[in-house]
Amino acid sequence: MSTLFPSPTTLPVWQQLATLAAAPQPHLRDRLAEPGREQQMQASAAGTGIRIDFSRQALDGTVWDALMDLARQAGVERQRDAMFRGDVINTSEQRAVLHVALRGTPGASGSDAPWGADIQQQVQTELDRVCAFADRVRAGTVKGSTGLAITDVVNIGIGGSDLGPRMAADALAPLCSDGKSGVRVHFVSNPDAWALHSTLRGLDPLTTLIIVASKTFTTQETMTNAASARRWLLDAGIEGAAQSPHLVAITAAPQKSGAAGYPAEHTFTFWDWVGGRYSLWSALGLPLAIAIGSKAFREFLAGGQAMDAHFRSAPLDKNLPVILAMSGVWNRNFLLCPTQLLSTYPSRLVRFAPFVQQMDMESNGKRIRKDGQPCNTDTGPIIWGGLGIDGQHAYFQLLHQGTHRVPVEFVGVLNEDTPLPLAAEHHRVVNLNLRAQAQALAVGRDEASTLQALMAEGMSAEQAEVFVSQRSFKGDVPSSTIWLDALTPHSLGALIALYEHKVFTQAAIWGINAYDQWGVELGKTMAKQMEKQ
Ligand SMILES: O=P(O)(O)OC[C@H]1O[C@H](O)[C@H](O)[C@@H](O)[C@@H]1O
Repeated sequence: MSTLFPSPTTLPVWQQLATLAAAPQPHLRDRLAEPGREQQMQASAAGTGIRIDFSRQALDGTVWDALMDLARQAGVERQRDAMFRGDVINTSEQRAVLHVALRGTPGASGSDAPWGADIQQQVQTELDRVCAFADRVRAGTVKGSTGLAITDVVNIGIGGSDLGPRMAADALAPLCSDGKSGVRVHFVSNPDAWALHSTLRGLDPLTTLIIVASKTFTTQETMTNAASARRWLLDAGIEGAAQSPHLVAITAAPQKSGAAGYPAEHTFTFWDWVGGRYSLWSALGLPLAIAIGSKAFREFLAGGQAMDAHFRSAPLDKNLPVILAMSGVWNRNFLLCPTQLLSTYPSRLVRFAPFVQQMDMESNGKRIRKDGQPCNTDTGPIIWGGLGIDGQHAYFQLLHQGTHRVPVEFVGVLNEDTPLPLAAEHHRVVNLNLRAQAQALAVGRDEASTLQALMAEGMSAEQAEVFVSQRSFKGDVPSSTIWLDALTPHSLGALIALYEHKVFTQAAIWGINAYDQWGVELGKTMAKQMEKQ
């Protein structure tokens, strides 16, 4: 195994990169003054509506070529093909990793469905069930125990069984509904009683559908909330078999949900080869499909598929996931930046950073390699972030003048079509801010320019001398900007797949297994032991 996954630090190109990083680095201000840089350091993926501008990364052509060599020598392409083929790449759990199959083109075969016909068929069958059920709920033909149409859906789940569908519903439901009519979809993840209570207290049990989403159907937090929700039904006089119309299970362990009384016709399944944090594309996406309708849900899957096609075929240096991943490796391993900020400017992407946080940190927060040897280099960075404009008024001060160097990934949307009279002005302000922040973080403001600015404000030369260092900006903060043509089901699907493949590529470089999460086990085991005591 060690020859298949060589430690990256043993590759000569790693040493070359270390030497390049140790040499004096030009300021980003000077790099951006190079003619043609901004045009050259852009890449897009056909059919996804996504373009990345990485001209504000603190690297030059020599570093870039070495990073591409590193990707080649670490076997990124070989490992990618193994994933799409369905090889057992999650070695510690002996599982394939095939969330990509969940968004395969319907009816595809051969190289368009390298995971094989059996999996393609299973996926298709379950997807059709999910879509049909979602549309029935939306049409009001799914009824509660007394024959009243379902008006509210409560998804109970946590981690991968919550973050993805909740994030995507926030991003897309406003686009796919008028905000006044239609079924409302709610999410509860935290077992603190107030989380469930504050959702249920506004709802009518007779018209509420409870979805319990759990891959394992054993997660204590989810089971606590599920039991409490069922008690709420019971207290409203809905008991025994009468609860069935109000209950849905989404799980990879249908025997467990069946034993707990969830009806088979309301049970939607997925498979052990779908990791929880990669499961939004599976039946786990049912609450999203209810929120946006099956047509939009299928467009969302197609967006993910378009990014898969790009990841499988684009040359490494034009490959968007590889570009994000390798600039991240440069920042993490060679410029030694421990964190990565994800700053989304469209407000509908309010939950995108927490979603990516789980995807990235649970996947690449590892210190042991696939071959059982310790990683002798840093692995996944700390991912943090949220909405960009709100961040500007909160923590961006630290980015501009603090002692940390924090690389940023900005996400912006080029075209918004919001039915509000002054929408164009809103949109202009949002994107103006994104562009200004990326530029200000990169170029900063040196003392000479600051002195001039202070005197232009009316300060005397003596006063300006006193304040000049506090009012200067070091700059040289690297960033990339991911531009979406528009925020649609299709482009969101592509954006999520972009991040999935970024995480995959970095894991491939570091030689770690991105698809297990043994680190979360110890706390759970201790909670069980303490419960017994
Ligand atoms: O879907 P479930 O089996 O309930 O798991 C929910 C979550 O809990 C676990 O602790 C894992 O850390 C997550 O990866 C998972 O998504």
